[in-house]
Amino acid sequence: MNLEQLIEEAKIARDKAYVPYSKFPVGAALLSENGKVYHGCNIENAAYTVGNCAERTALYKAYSDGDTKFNVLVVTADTERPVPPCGACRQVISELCPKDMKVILTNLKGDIQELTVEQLLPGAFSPEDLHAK
Ligand SMILES: O=c1ccn([C@H]2C[C@H](O)[C@@H](CO)O2)c(=O)[nH]1
Ligand SMILES: [Zn+2]
Repeated sequence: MNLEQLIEEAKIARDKAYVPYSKFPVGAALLSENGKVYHGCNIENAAYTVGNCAERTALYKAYSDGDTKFNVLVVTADTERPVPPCGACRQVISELCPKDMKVILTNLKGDIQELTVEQLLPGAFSPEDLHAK
């Protein structure tokens, strides 16, 4: 699975978004170490605050299937710049993914920004800060 393919997977995931309120569909594709690709889309709710972002949907799907080792995460939306994940997703990504894992932000125009998890949320609050592992 190359990057071009993974970006296509994120676009396919985006087509599944449930976004009656924002009308802003986002797609994610998470490649696990074993080669499996998990799709994520944003899923909103009439009780607005319980909506879930595409990135966290993909991560939670993988994790709940017992797949917890990831190689790369791609996110896409119809934005001017490569879509920037929200703060909540940055926090979750930083805990569930390796610090040096690549996060590829894209948009439908084909702009690409490649970051590491560490760059996405430098100095993230972490399990070590709780004295737990
Ligand atoms: O990286 C992002 C940014 C936003 N959203 C969602 C949350 C909400 O459903 C909609 C508008 O913020 O887009 C994502 O899924 N991922
Ligand atoms: Zn988010």
